[in-house]
Amino acid sequence: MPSPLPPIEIRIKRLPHGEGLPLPVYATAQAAGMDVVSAEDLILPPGGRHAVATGFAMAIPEGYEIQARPRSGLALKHGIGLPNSPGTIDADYRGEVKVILINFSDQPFAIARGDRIAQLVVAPVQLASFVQVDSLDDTARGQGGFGSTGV
Ligand SMILES: O=c1ccn([C@H]2C[C@H](O)[C@@H](COP(=O)(O)OP(=O)(O)OP(=O)(O)O)O2)c(=O)[nH]1
Ligand SMILES: [Mg+2]
Repeated sequence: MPSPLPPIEIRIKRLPHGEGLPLPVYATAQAAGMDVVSAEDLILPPGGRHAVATGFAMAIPEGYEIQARPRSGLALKHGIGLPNSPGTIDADYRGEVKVILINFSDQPFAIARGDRIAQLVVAPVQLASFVQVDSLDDTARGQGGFGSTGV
């Protein structure tokens, strides 16, 4: 069955320090995320975080965003995550895309230029506006939350 959502084209610009690096790419036919590589060498100390350069900028079409998400292999094997996961890349952002990494482990973690550090997921954006009211409709949940249904 063909995908109900045809791929969209996203304009991407290589920055000088990103020359020679691969563009983000889907690793398998139906991967949700495009793997993105680091444009720099660095060592993340235990507990450290860094906005890692990717060496590219983009013009995401209006009505879409890109989410930067962790790679599960790095998280599981090395405790590497994104403290702002999912990072939000807005459609009107024209600066360099950066991936904020954090080292949750107790060991330093070395990243080399060209290493895959995260994955980018393209998503549609539903815009909305708030309408202020004096009362809200009743629901079965009401004000219950934060574990109100049990653990
Ligand atoms: O992981 C990320 C998160 C953000 N950005 C860039 C693209 C995004 O459009 C912009 C702003 O991100 P966000 O809105 O999350 O950050 P902010 O702290 O609200 O900054 P701003 O005031 O610039 O919106 O920074 C990245 O490159 N990587
Ligand atoms: Mg913002």
